Amino acid sequence: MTDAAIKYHIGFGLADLGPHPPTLALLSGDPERAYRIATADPEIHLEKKLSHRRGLASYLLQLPNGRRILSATSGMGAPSLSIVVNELFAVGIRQIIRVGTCGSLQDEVRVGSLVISRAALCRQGAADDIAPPEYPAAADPFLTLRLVEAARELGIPWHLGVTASVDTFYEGQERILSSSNPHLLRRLHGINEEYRRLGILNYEMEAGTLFKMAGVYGFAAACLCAVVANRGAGEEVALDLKAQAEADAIRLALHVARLPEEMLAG
Ligand SMILES: O=P(O)(O)O[C@H]1O[C@H](CO)[C@@H](O)[C@H]1O
Ligand SMILES: O=c1cc[nH]c(=O)[nH]1
Repeated sequence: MTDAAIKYHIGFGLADLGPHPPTLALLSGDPERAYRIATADPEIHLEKKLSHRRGLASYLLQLPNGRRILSATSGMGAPSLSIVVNELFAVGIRQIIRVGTCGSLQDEVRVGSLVISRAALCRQGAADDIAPPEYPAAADPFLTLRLVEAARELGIPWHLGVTASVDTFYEGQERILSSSNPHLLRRLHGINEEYRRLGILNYEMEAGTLFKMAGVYGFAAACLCAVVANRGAGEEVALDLKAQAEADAIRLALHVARLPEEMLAG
């Protein structure tokens, strides 16, 4: 089911997407990244800015073969993502690749590399409104494989594994020194070490809910994140390495978006 009406939060509807509406969206937490995606490749035409409502910038792009895709913004965290994804589904989006940033939990997952999520440990309240906590938060295997193949082809350092998706950047990711909250709950003390031992690669704040929505609604979702912090070393984001890591994530996502449509489906 699609819907022609302008959707309340994303600020556009199917009628704004032209005669051959997109089915694939690249989804960033940060509206500035959504813009960078829209303008990164000179062969990809920025057809129009669809909306900037609530800072949720969305762009309609045309690939060299004429196919259209979206670059859209989820905002930070699962509640905002859940609204945007619900409305993107209503206007016909059936494949979503999250292009995000993350903090590494493993020494070998270096700042500047990319993490491609095969599944998420979903510690997110919004997801519990959509499916039971036990419901799997799994990435689409076909889209995910394309991301891995593209990273290999482009020579971008990458890791494939399980991502921890949580609701908070400070408390939930056991940030103590840089947090304004001096009272970290007992159950969160040692959570980073526990996740490290479970082999979880990284922290971010949207993939788990996105994956559960994909399973319940019936669309394909994948996630790649640029590693911008190393939580074994500290709490800070490595601002000097962030731009390059993000640029690699964008290059990778656009490479996959440009693949023939049949290569993206299962
Ligand atoms: O860079 P984005 O896509 O926003 O992703 C990460 O960055 C934000 C926190 O800094 C959270 O949204 C987290 O998931
Ligand atoms: O450490 C980090 C960096 C980016 N995004 C997160 O959620 N955590």
